[in-house]
Amino acid sequence: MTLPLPQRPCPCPDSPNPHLSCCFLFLQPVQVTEPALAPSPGRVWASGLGNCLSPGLSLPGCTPRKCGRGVTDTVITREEAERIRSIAEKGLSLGGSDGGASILDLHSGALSVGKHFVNLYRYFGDKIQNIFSEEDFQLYREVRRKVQLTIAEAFGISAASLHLTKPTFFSRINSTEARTAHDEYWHAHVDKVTYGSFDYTSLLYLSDYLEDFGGGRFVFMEEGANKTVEPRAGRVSFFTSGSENLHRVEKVRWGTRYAITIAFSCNPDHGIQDPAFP
Ligand SMILES: O=C(O)CCC(=O)C(=O)O
Ligand SMILES: [Fe+2]
Repeated sequence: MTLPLPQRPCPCPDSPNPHLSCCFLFLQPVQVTEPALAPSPGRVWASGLGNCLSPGLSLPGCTPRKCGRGVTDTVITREEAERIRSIAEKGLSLGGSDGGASILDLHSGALSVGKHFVNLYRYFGDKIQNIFSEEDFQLYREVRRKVQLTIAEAFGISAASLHLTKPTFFSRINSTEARTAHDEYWHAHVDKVTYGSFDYTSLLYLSDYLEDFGGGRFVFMEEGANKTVEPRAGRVSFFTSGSENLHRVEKVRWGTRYAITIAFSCNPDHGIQDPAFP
């Protein structure tokens, strides 16, 4: 099935900003395998629904033409995704949650260990320089830069108005049963609510659905018409972080799923520096 091109303007009835409209926006037609959305290589797909009134989005240069979503397979190469996945593997091999979901945040140093988190930089001290390299951090920066430009272009905003925000983290999910609330990644949520500073969320997938793991698809929840993104190495999914993009992740049934979350705030006060080689 092929989704149609943009249909109609659909202004948010209660929007304080007349430039924001909130219906589906398909930048390009894209093949859809039901119930999953699987963009063909080279395609950017975007849609948006509902309310997109996060106050952050009204900051200068940061107001999207439409609130919405995009998925692209052409911004990050598979080779880059494999290299960045090896950073995640190295870091997460130092710890790992007892439950199914582990995170590594290169900015804050947070690493899941058992039922808790440690600060990687404090815990491992100088030894960390034998684990990560300057190139690893360069790669993160390059990926962040490309994703930032992609979001700016897709939403018609200025790349300079986007500020990397925290948390920015790798996730590794397997089918081990949850031990603490931190392992319960599958709950439906709105990123703006969960993370506060997020205005634009991106997810770069680092492994392949059905090759490396089963379950673990990303689901945008819409009344009567959920939209599903199948992770695959190098695929970038990005979206405005408000309630227009309520979502959840299916439970991983087998294998291991890697991803990295890179999010942006329109508010410079919520900006952080790129993670840096310690
Ligand atoms: O890993 C994913 O696909 C999504 C994770 C997520 O929704 C989040 O970290 O807020
Ligand atoms: Fe999320």
